[in-house]
Amino acid sequence: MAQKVTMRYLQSKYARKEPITMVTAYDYPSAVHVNQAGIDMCLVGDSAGMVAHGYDTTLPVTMTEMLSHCKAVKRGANKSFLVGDLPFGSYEQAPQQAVESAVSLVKEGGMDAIKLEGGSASRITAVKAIHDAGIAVMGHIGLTPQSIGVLGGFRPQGLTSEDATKLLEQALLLEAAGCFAIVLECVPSPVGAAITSSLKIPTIGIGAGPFCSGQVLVYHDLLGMMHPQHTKVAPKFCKQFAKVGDVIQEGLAKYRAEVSSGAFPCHAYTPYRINPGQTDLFLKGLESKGSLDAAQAAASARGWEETGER
Ligand SMILES: Nc1nc(=O)c2c([nH]1)NC[C@@H]1CN(c3ccc(C(=O)N[C@@H](CCC(=O)O)C(=O)O)cc3)CN21
Ligand SMILES: CC(C)C(=O)C(=O)O
Ligand SMILES: [Mg+2]
Repeated sequence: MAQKVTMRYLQSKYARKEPITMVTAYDYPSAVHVNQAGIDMCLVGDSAGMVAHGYDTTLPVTMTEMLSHCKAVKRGANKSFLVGDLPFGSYEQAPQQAVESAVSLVKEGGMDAIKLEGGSASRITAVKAIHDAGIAVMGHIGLTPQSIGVLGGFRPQGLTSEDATKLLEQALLLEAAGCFAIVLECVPSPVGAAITSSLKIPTIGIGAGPFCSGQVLVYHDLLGMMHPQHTKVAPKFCKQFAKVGDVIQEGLAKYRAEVSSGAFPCHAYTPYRINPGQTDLFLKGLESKGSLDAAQAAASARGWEETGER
């Protein structure tokens, strides 16, 4: 993938039944990596609240925080198709509020599309209004973490025939309202398969089995960048494709040990030299001011520069 991923590229991948790849990113370096890896879509998820800010849920995340994450990701990714999550509280009140928030993520945040959670009547209205405003919308049903208050926790969804049927109906309504794709989170694979088979737009699964049109995972989960806060909500569907957390911990331990022992910084990492002839002047200046300890320290550092002995 050498060029910017467009809506048409995503549609052609879907038409050829090639799985679409999506990963979250919240900052510049993660966006650079996701982009460089040739991931089709990059989601600036409100999971940032939990993964990057350490909250227990996604509920405290604000538009201001989302915009900051979106702008950083935009600067790092010039190829991946960028989707920004509308955070809790930014779209539920009225279609106008939803459009305003969506416009802001596109206009200020530089997103190619936005995503919002849910499939109830008011969400369908919001999707229509945002789509009418000319903004591509991704739906998100199943486990919708912003409704943890009514779901009663981060629980899988669509476990009964009735619930699964409701999810399928919501998916069809979201498609009819103009969504270009729908995230299916934490549903059994037959539910993912049935919804995917019923739609003319791609489904992007997370804990929804292999029969979706694509897959999304949280960056830190798939790279194994776990920390205590994070481990509390490490879902079962998260395969660790690397152990980056171990590498980070090892690097920090080595740094700590070398600074503590004085091994760092050695000559190679002490690059700056006083201009020729200026060291003597400096030392004399210190001595003439009576700063004998400082002069002694500087002279001994010069000795270290020349001999490596300290
Ligand atoms: N790091 C991270 N990864 C995610 O995938 C993710 C977030 N954060 N934050 C926002 C939502 C929340 N998600 C979650 C969070 C927890 C579970 C979880 O603990 N699931 C349990 C089942 C819990 C139950 O049955 O009560 C599991 O075993 O998978 C699932 C999805 C997915 N999203
Ligand atoms: C888990 C994905 C789908 C998401 O909405 C997020 O990262 O916020
Ligand atoms: Mg989200």
